[in-house]
Amino acid sequence: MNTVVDKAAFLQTLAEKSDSGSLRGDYSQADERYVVRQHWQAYTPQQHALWRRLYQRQARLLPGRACDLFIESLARLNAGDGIPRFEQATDALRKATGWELVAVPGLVPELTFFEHLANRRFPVTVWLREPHEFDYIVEPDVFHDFFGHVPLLFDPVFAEHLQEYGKGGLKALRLDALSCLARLYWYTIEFGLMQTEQGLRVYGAGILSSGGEIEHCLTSPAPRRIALDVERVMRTQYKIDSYQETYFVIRDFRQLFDDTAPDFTPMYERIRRQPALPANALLPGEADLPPNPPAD
Ligand SMILES: C[C@H](O)[C@H](O)[C@H]1CNc2nc(N)[nH]c(=O)c2N1
Ligand SMILES: N[C@@H](Cc1ccccc1)C(=O)O
Ligand SMILES: [Fe+2]
Repeated sequence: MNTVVDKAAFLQTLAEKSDSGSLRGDYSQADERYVVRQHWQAYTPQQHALWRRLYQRQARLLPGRACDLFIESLARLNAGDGIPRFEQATDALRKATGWELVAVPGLVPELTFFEHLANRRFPVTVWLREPHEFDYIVEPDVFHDFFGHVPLLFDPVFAEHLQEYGKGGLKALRLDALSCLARLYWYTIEFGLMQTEQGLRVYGAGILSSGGEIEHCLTSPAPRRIALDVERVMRTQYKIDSYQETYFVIRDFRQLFDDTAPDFTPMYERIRRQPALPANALLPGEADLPPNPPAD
């Protein structure tokens, strides 16, 4: 069972990256079969060892910080021993929620990205960061995409929400409202928190795949923690190169699904006429939710 590959994305990347000489990995024969067969075999023992180091560091931080569903689903993926073969995860995912993984060379155009999500295909980048990038990468790599994003695709409600997000992305492109919708993705799928009986927990992939932010987002007094309000989120700017200054909090994935179900068109019209809010804004009447007690 071969992994589905976004061949167009690979060919586009090859053209761009071979020009700039910044090709990661060897895609000398830009053939789909070659890429699929090779991209896993192209990983070196050193890269598998780096994956294990990243995995073990994160896995130790999850108890008491990641939401239960993430921890349970990650265990099912059995991805601790080295960079996983995507087709094995796809087999398990397909049975659970009908999702597949698509191997991509890196960030793909928005239209491509949304089309994949709208068809229950999650794009997973094939390149792995370098050892010196252990704590910080500027673009998603296979560890961020696979470790951070794939486990929650086993949850039926989350899985349906992400497909609806993909469809919403295609609509947002037509309405020229991409920046609003990108903020929603950022503050939920990438950096979202959840309020549980045991306290705040993380479900955002950008936090779950990060060594430092997973403690900071839960216990630091610095950031704001505000109950999810979709229009408020889509007005709020975000930072891409530092810890978030605001985290938005849901009760559960059902709320995330329900709150994003209405037609966003009127919201897009209202937001277009207002200035964006800074990342650290706190509006009158908004409750800044308390952090967790420091982890022992
Ligand atoms: C706003 C837009 O949806 C977002 O930046 C997309 C663009 N392309 C991507 N491409 C990949 N492979 N992975 C991603 O997370 C994204 N994010
Ligand atoms: N309901 C949104 C689409 C969407 C669904 C789920 C998540 C994000 C966006 C719209 O009408 O545009
Ligand atoms: Fe991501």
